[in-house]
Amino acid sequence: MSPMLEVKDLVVAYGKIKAVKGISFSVDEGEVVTLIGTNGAGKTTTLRTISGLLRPAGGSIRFQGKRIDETPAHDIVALGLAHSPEGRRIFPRLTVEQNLLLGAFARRDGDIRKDLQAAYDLFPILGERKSQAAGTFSGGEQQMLAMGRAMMSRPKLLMLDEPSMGLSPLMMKTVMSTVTTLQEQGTTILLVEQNAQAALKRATKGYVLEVGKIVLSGTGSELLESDEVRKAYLGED
Ligand SMILES: Nc1ncnc2c1ncn2[C@@H]1O[C@H](COP(=O)(O)OP(=O)(O)OP(=O)(O)O)[C@@H](O)[C@H]1O
Repeated sequence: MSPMLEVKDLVVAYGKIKAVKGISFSVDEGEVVTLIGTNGAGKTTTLRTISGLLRPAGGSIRFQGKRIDETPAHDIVALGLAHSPEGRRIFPRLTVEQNLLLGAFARRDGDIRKDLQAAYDLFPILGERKSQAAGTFSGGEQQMLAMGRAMMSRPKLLMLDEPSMGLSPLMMKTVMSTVTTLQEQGTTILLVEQNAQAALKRATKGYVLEVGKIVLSGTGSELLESDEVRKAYLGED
């Protein structure tokens, strides 16, 4: 069976600067795959390119066997690939519920109420405050909203860009345990994280990016045990 997502020799440039320099990786159905790496390694650029917000300068991206590197972003969502971006990017003046409904824009079926309820079950605070302006939410609450909104498109593959960024340890635990819940519910996940420990603990597979290149890969536990990862990403001496 071919992977759900297959990225081959991907190159992405901002003008003359190559941010991603020929990376290849894959995500199989049911996996949680993580991309870890230091600031500026190219993780966000990679996710933005997969979701069609940036065009690659080289290489290919296949989703369920179909090339998507020239597909418009809204069609990519409709294929079942959702992106919860870095820094949340919710719509601050809209209510929580309006933000969630926007996540379902590409849906053709009429079953959206059920998914709203599923988002409220996953994150009760969203249901309790569904009429509140989203911009008044705390960072962690906005992160939950961004994840809930991405789930509203009923994605087969959910890409999460640094879901734990700026969160308190308790909030981070909640958000990261949701990653496991979503996987258990059948969503395949591509997770970008600065918090390598939390990400690798949950990952079936991980890739380490350094200045636009993959320098190491393995199962989550292999990478957690690797000396290189422990020194460079887990802050151990
Ligand atoms: N719009 C842009 N124009 C020019 N250069 C950019 C742009 N966006 C990102 N870059 C550069 O591309 C490189 C990769 O950035 P990217 O945001 O993908 O890294 P990252 O691994 O996600 O980092 P972080 O963990 O800090 O978010 C960096 O050197 C960054 O400065």
